[in-house]
Amino acid sequence: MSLSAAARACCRLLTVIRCPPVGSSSIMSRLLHSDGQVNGLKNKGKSTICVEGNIASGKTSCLEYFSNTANLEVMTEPVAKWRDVQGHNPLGLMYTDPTRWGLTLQTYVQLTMLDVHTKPSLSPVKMMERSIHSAKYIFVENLYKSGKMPEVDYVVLTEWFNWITKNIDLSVDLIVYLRTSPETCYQRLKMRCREEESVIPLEYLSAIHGLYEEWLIDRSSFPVPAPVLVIDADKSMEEMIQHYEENRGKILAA
Ligand SMILES: Nc1ncnc2c1ncn2[C@@H]1O[C@H](COP(=O)(O)OP(=O)(O)O)[C@@H](O)[C@H]1O
Ligand SMILES: O=c1ccn([C@H]2C[C@H](O)[C@@H](COP(=O)(O)O)O2)c(=O)[nH]1
Repeated sequence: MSLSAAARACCRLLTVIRCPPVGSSSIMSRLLHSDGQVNGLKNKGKSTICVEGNIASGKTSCLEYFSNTANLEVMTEPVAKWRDVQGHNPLGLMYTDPTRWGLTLQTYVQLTMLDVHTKPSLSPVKMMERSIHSAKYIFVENLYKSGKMPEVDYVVLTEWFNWITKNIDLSVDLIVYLRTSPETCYQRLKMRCREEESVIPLEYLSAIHGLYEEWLIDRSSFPVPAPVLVIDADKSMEEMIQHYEENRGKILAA
């Protein structure tokens, strides 16, 4: 699609979204230049790292660890928004009834991840927790493959995702994959005690793990948007810090 065609599509979207949800108006203003052109340009000279991994694999802890690093800005996953959008809790609803609410949650995840991807970083390196790619390739895929998302919902989300990734530069320079066993995540998830997640069985974490492995290790499912640095994250916090220090150079050079 040409830039002017994309800009016209964006303008049509702006007309449709009369009462935008929190965050979407700021995304639109970032995507549109004052001349109405879609911003397909990446922050020149800046790099983006996405920390990927299963639920409770230690991504937030990893970002916290790197948050003191000079020239690096961390952007955590917007889970707080997924738990409270104008008084509603799409994350909780999805775990209660995935068939009814999966599309609602994943639409909002896609929007809020787009917001993080396009947010300008003040530092040369931006470290994000997960990405719009894993939202689609792991979580939407899991809902659909497990028979919990109707095909029409999957297709609509896929069309949105394809449009976004075709027309907006969401490039990633490095993926840090915190590779864990589902059992480790299950223990950590229980320890963290996030209320909505109390219903998650080990099988759910195994399914998410399998999809991550197919995507980032076997490379047999979906395109991998950047080189992958795999870190064994089944380790104690002390050992993880050691891993992070050993890989600091590779991460910052992304
Ligand atoms: N290496 C580790 N060893 C033991 N516990 C950990 C480790 N990393 C994180 N945790 C704990 O596990 C829980 C989930 O970690 P978190 O960083 O929130 O994971 P994520 O962001 O991937 O969901 C938290 O309670 C955290 O303190
Ligand atoms: O696209 C997505 C992304 C995340 N989730 C769920 C999975 C967890 O319950 C929370 C946050 O994940 P963390 O791994 O603890 O950061 O959100 C989802 O359902 N869909």
